[in-house]
Amino acid sequence: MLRLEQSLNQQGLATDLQHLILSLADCGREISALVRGGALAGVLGVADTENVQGETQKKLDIIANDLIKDKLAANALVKGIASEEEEEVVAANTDGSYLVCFDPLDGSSNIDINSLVGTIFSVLPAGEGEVNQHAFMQPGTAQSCACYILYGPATVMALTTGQGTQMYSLDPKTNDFILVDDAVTVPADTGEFAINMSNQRFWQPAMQSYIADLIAGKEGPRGRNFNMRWIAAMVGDVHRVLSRGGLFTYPQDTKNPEKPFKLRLMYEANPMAFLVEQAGGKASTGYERIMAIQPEHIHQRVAVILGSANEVDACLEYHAQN
Ligand SMILES: O=P(O)(O)OC[C@H]1O[C@](O)(COP(=O)(O)O)[C@@H](O)[C@@H]1O
Ligand SMILES: [Mg+2]
Ligand SMILES: [Mg+2]
Repeated sequence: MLRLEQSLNQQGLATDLQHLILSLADCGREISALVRGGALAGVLGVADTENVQGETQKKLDIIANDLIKDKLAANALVKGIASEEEEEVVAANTDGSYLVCFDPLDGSSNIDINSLVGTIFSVLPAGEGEVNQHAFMQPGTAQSCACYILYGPATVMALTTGQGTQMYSLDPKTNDFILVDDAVTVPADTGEFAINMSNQRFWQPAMQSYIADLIAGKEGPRGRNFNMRWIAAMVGDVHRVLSRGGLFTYPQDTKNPEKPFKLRLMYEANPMAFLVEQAGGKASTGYERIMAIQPEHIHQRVAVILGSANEVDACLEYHAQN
């Protein structure tokens, strides 16, 4: 039974990074307790506000955002933060060595139905100079660490610092994160895919053909049947991919021409890509490796195709032809 603290120490990580990860885990612990409280903790329901992206905020979006912001701002190691729920980046401590991007609550539409939600973190090195948007414009390959905390039947934390992906489970008796898998491995092959099928008519030709061939099953060109899952929370879908493989995608679509992509690069796509790649999977936009993208905006959105390596490759072949 290795506690998170012991496991980080064993990995030989820089002390600063160990301390920062423990702060992220603390945020997860506190949000987990609120989620468990549900209606009794007053965290369900809609707030009367919209975030910078014009999305209606849930109460827990705001509560989780404020909790993380306050906790990280109080940590001397954190120089600046960027959140889905904050229009601008926020400066924290001048001498801090890390920038933290986060989605305080992923899967907001699941809160009120008591389904999966989580928190996603991406940690970047802070350079010299001021904390402004420019300081955050580093590709996913620069991440010092990525993690998510999933508030499911069990609260679990997936973590990578570039030495594989580890999974921890929150012990409800001691409130410690305990290592449960020191080398998460995404199988290269899969028979499972995840996509919001209701957007089918808005997809590009490559995704139309790929999904049509999966659905054709045994009688189609793939010669075998595929099953479909959709949790409506990337954190839940990626957790399934890390647990038993699969392909998860949120592709480009023309549903809203002003918003061709759904998922955010800095605090959704990049951290999940890092976790999946470190577990042996792949993460691409269809045309390039997600972690190689040079960001241009803190709230930038991208197409995401990630998961089992051979299945991501199969999907990329359709993109190469279209
Ligand atoms: O409404 P849809 O198409 O099911 O979208 C689901 C997607 O939206 C997201 O919930 C966006 O995250 P937020 O809840 O943080 O806005 C993803 O996690 C998920 O994959
Ligand atoms: Mg999200
Ligand atoms: Mg969110």
